[in-house]
Amino acid sequence: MSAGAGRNLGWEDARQVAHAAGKAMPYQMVPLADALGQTLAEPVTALQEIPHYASSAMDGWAVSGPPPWTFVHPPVEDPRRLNAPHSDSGTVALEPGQATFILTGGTVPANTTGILRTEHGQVRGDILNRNDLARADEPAPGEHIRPAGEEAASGSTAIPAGVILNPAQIALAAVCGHDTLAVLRAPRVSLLMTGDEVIEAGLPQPGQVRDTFGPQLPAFVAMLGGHVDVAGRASDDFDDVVHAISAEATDAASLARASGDVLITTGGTGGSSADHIRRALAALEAELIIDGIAMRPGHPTLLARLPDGRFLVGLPGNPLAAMMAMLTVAGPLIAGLRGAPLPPLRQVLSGADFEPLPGRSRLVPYRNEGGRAQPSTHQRSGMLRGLAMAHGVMVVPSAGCATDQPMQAIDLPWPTPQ
Ligand SMILES: Nc1nc2c(c(=O)[nH]1)N[C@H]1C(S)=C(S)[C@@H](COP(=O)(O)OP(=O)(O)OC[C@H]3O[C@@H](n4cnc5c(N)ncnc54)[C@H](O)[C@@H]3O)O[C@H]1N2
Ligand code: MOO
Repeated sequence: MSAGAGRNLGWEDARQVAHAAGKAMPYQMVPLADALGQTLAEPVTALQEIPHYASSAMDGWAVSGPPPWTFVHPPVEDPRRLNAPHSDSGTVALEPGQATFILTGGTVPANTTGILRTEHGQVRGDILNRNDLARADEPAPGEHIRPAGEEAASGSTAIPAGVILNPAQIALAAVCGHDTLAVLRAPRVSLLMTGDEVIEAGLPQPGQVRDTFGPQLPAFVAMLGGHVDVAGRASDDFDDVVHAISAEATDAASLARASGDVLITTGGTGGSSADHIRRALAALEAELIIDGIAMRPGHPTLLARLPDGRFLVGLPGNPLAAMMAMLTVAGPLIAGLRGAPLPPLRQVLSGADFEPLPGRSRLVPYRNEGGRAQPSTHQRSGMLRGLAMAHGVMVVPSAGCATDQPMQAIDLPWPTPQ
């Protein structure tokens, strides 16, 4: 283990170091339907002009010049009752004084000056005229025609690389003619939970605790942009912990762990004889990138690179401390690995005075009340009620702050409660 690297880093430095450590991974091609939420690795260009042909924006008639109009196709009283392909309407070029039926999306014939919508025309015999609802100049030149290339020229960039794809962008990529997109795959994360006192169901006895990580960390990781492949436990036995971290491929779980990008461990970051993570990292000659963070809660948080290239994020066992470590280290690391920027911070006005806390930033769950960030109650390291109802986490520097002073704050990656 490299000595002294990133020991007791400042909170902001820890975020940046974790983000910079995560170099973007190689990209892969995925079908459009699988690209949602992934980072776009290459710009999406229009493979032809968008729209790729001039079409009608209304059901009605394509007309040339002023009325009356005669038909180049057999007349139909109500074009909306037609059941013809969209390409039919564009097959015969119009002369001035001619018209043809057209549906929304139908091809516009050559020499069309505008589209007269169904509601504004009437057919008598084989003559089309405006009706009483139409304006005297209807259709104006180009009215209800969607020209080819109106939205994008062929070859132009429609979506820049680096965005996290949303439904509208997937739809646009389809319109641009793409079947697959180049995306950076979600980093593959494994979870390794320690603590012999941890039980997974029911009411714990004194000396036992209910597992707060197993039921939510996979979803939390997903909200940060990663994907949990395997979640397992190691006993509070040094050899067991070393074996699980080194992930020698002896069974399916260790094989899956070994092929991941990030291993998140919970608990065991401290110095007691039951806390094995640091000593296991030393035994495995891992490179320690962050060795403790000057924050409360969560100061024992670790980030290391294992000899096989995987990252290890060591979360403290205390539940709130672990959640703060997820936001400070796991979030930025996963963002870096998926080619996304460091998650932005917001500014809030502190709703309380904070005394100085030498050498430590305080991460304080808060609720928005009256335009201020009001510190939540119940926010000791082992408590969860404060974070459970929080709107965000305010970062109070070691110097403390006064009410109404602007503070940086972390947005929570989940929809926040009312
Ligand atoms: N002498 C010192 N003691 C401690 C220090 C210190 O600096 N000197 N730091 C404290 C702080 S701060 C933290 S945080 C913890 C770090 O503890 P570990 O990462 O070693 O975690 P554990 O000892 O395994 O557990 C701590 C606490 O969390 C509970 N825990 C563990 N896993 C779970 C789980 N899955 N669900 C719910 N709760 C869990 C565990 O039972 C302990 O109560 O060390 C302090 N001590
Ligand atoms: O900082 Mo510990 O990480 O307070 O619970």
